[in-house]
Amino acid sequence: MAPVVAALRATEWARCVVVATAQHRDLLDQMLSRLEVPVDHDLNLMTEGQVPTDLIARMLPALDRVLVKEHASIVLAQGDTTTVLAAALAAFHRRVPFGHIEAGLRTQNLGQPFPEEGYRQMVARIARWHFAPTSGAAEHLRAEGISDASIYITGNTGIDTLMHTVRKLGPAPARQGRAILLTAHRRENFGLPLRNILAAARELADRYSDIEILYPVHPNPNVQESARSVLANHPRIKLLPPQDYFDFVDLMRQSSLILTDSGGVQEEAPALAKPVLVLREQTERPEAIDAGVAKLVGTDTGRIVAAAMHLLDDASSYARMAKGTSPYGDGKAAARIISGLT
Ligand SMILES: CC(=O)N[C@@H]1[C@@H](OP(=O)(O)OP(=O)(O)OC[C@H]2O[C@@H](n3ccc(=O)[nH]c3=O)[C@H](O)[C@@H]2O)O[C@H](CO)[C@@H](O)[C@@H]1O
Repeated sequence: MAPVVAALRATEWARCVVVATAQHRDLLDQMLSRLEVPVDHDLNLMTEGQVPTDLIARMLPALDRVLVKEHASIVLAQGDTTTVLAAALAAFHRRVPFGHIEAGLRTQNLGQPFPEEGYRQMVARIARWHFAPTSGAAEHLRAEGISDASIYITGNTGIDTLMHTVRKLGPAPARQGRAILLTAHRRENFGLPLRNILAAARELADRYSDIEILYPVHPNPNVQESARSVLANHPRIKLLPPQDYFDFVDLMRQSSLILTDSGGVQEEAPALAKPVLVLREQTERPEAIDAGVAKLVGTDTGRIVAAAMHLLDDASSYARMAKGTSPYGDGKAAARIISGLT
């Protein structure tokens, strides 16, 4: 959302009010400070071991109070989190038009990813503006009966932020040997799928003496426990804390290969010319797969290892994936969103 906030603050007609629910307090704060996003209302709603039902029950009245206090005429939110669903519903209850950023992502499977697929389908029913990152996402919305007049193909704001960050960081850091960057935290992968993913990472580190595995471990206890039990005490596997966004972009830039079940990283890696193996059974980002810059490999240890080895051992296959194009945007998504609102 940072590029949208900056663009709104530069417009004459808008008084932009930033609300943070702080659903993930620790991940949010580093992003806000790095991306210089001032917050007007910090609801600070995260609690230890929170579950979505409890979280949304606390979000709705808190968001409603802000809508009333600020006399909101438009509400915008990005993505598919509990916060996005709560923002859309709170706005709907007050008949305030809602703009959904990153609209139209679909797997058509309510269990993959869970609960995000259900959230984004529900939000689509009550949004006034649908800012779709790609034509494929726009197509999903039309198929659900959303009027063309309310759909805007904008690219994704995450690519705006990435390009801005790369400009600020300057040249990528050099490194000795090859690095594989791993991120894995999706709820639907918890348990055996995640352990299979981590076993693949360990096998790659065992097979390649020049490879270092870099793994910023998500704070969720399910992820922490699996990471420690499968990957601890390996000389070339680095279990890292969640990284500040700028540091994470640097990790992506110095890595040869990226293994991830994250959504945003599926979009960022191709923009940085890094082949990405998607550690999911289904993805709402087929565009990168179709463009040949990402590969859907699931959570089976053998499949992950085979796909990674193919890229590590075959320079021409690697070069074919490392094209440096992202189908998710050109860095101008925020500008298109603002013009869609006027
Ligand atoms: C189902 C799904 O795919 N939904 C996605 C999900 O986002 P995600 O899966 O991409 O979530 P993460 O992977 O946690 O974050 C990714 C971002 O974090 C940065 N990063 C990562 C590790 C780190 O150590 N330091 C960092 O700075 C990284 O560069 C990237 O920009 O929710 C969003 C909001 O609703 C959705 O918009 C989005 O579709």
